[in-house]
Amino acid sequence: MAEITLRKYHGLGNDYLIYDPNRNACELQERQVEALCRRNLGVGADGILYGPFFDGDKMRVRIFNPDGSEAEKSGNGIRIFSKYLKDMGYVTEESYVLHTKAGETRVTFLNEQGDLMRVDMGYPEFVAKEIPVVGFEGEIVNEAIFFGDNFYNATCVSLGNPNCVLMLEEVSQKKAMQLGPYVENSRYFPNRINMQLCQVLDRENIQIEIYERGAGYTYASGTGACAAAAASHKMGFVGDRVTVHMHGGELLVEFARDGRIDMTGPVVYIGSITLAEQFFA
Ligand SMILES: N[C@@H](CCC[C@H](N)C(=O)O)C(=O)O
Repeated sequence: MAEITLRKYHGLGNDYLIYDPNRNACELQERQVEALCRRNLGVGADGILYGPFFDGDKMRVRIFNPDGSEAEKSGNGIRIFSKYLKDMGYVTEESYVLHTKAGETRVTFLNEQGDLMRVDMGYPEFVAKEIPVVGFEGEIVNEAIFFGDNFYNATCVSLGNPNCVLMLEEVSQKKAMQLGPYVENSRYFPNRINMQLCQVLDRENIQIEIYERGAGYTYASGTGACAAAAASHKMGFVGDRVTVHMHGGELLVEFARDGRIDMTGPVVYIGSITLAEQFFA
């Protein structure tokens, strides 16, 4: 079997492996995604970025969760993949467009090394059927919904991928890990959902804890940070510039006049990995 090499990066502790089909002959399958992402028996990661694929002049990446499911979008994933594209010489411009299952995203490098980026995350979508959420009509903003043990004030929002933001007086990792599986797998969400517990600190700062679809508890999430900021913005709790504090660090989320969202944050390169020949055997 030909040698398989991957690179590993993280965005605020949200770690991803990059599997480049242009450098590896073996096609990536669901079973291999799971095996690679396993923390103790594999390389360990919150997901895999599979690409770049080229359709004419379009550059595309596929985003996989550790359970092998495919996600439409990932905010940290987009920044991480952009840093990879720059490191490997695929992208030389200061600003370029990357395609994911959720459509196109413009990324702007803010420094020479390409480890700080601004990403145009598009418009948040609150309408139930677009997220999707079943059993509700119209927008779901601050609705009392029962999950696991209680009613929670929930706002559902798509950033290309589905998110459910629960507003709380105080958030904790323990609460996210306890409640996450109930929300992720609730009957209201036919495609499952990413959950954010959100505490408003003041008009410019929110604190969130995250439980991701297909991944579980993570240190940070780009789409999760934008979803929580969008929910807080929609309810008038914050202004147009919000710092989102997470276990792994901070992201800046900014709202344009028309509601469009920009996310700014860093990426760190961890290293490259050559798999043992028998790893997929
Ligand atoms: N970590 C991500 C989100 C990854 C995808 C998510 N688990 C999903 O299934 O939608 C981010 O930084 O946005």
